[in-house]
Amino acid sequence: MKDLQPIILSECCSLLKPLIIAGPCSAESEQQMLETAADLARNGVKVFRAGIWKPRTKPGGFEGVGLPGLEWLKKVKQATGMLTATEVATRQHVSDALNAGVDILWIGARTSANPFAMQEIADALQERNADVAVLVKNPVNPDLELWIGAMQRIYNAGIRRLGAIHRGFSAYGKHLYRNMPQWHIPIELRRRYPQLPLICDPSHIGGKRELVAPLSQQAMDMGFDGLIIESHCDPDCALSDKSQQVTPEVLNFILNTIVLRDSVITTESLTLLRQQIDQLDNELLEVLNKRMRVCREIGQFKKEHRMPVVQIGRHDEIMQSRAHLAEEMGMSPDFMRTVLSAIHEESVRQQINIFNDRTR
Ligand SMILES: C=C(O[C@@H]1C=C(C(=O)O)C=C[C@H]1O)C(=O)O
Repeated sequence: MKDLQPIILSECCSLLKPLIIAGPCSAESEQQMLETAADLARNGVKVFRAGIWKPRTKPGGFEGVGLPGLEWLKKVKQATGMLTATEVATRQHVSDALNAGVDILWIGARTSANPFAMQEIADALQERNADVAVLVKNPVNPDLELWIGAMQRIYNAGIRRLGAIHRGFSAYGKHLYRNMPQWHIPIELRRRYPQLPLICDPSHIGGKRELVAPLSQQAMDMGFDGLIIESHCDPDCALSDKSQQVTPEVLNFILNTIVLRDSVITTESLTLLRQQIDQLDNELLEVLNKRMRVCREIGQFKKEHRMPVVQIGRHDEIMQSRAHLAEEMGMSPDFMRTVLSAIHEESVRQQINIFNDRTR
C-alpha cells in the first residue's frame, strides 16, 4: 500500500473535536458498565470504551469477562445511544465483537507489535467485509514502521475508518510515566499521514490519575484529534489499572479545563515569527556545514598521522561543556547531548569517508 490516505474516521470524528472515548479499562459487571456509561453520556461523551478480553503481562490476573461483556456493551448502547469500542486481539474476538455490533475495534500495543496477529485480524475483518472503525495502538516498542505496517494491514483489508492511538512506549525500570511518550514518533506519523486521525491515550502514558490532565492538554497542544481516557465509576475498586482510572466526574472536570487551540489561525505576527525560524534554521545549517568542513580537515590530518577517527576524550569534553552551556541558556542538557551525538555521528561518518578516499 502506497498510502494510508484517504483515511477518515468520519463517523466518530465528525461528532466532536476532540473526539473523546471514555470508559473503564475492563468491563467488570453490568452495573459498573451502565453506571459509568450513564455518567459519561450525561457529560457529553459520545463513545464508550471497555476491555472485554485483557491481555495481561502474567497469567493469573483479571483476564476480562469475555462474551457477557459484549452483551453489556449492547445495553450501554441501548441505554445511552453512545457508540461502543472494545479491544480485539484474535480472529475470534473480531468475529464476536462484530456479531455484537461493536462500533469501534481497537488493537492493543502487544498485538500491533506482532505482524502475524495483525494479519490474522485483518483477514478476519476482510472475510466479514466489515464496515467498522478500527483504531491501532502503537506497538510496545518505539518502532514507527511497525505501527504503520500494522495499520497498512488493516487498510489493505478494506477498512477505511482507521485511526492511530498513541499510548506511549514500554520501557524498563521506574519512570515518571508508565509508558514513555516519545512524542516525536506520533508527530512523525502525523507528518507522514496528515489525514490519519491521531488519538492520545493519556491514561496509559501516565499510568497515574494526576497525569491524565497535563498529558491530555499536551496532546491537544500537539494537534491530536482525540483522547481515549479510562474512566470508572469506582476507580479504587477497579479490577485492572486502578491507579490510572478517573471517575466520570473527574473526567468531566479535566475535559472542561482543557484549552483547545485553533491550529488553522495564522496571524500576521505568527507569519513573522515563522520567517525568523526559517532564517535561523538556514543559519543553523550554515554553521553545521562549516563545522563539518573543519571535521573533514581534522579527518585529513588524522589520516596523515595515522590517528583513529573517534576521540572519546574530546567527544566527552564537548558533550559536557555544551550540555552545561545549554543548561545555562535554559535548554535541556539532555536535548543538547542528543543533538551533539547526532552531529558526532555525521562527523565521524564524513571523516571515515576521508579515510576511504570518498569525497562525502
Ligand atoms: C572532530 C574530531 O573527530 C571526532 C568528532 C568530534 C566532533 O564532531 O565533535 C569529536 C571527536 C572525535 O570523535 C576531533 O577529533 O576533534
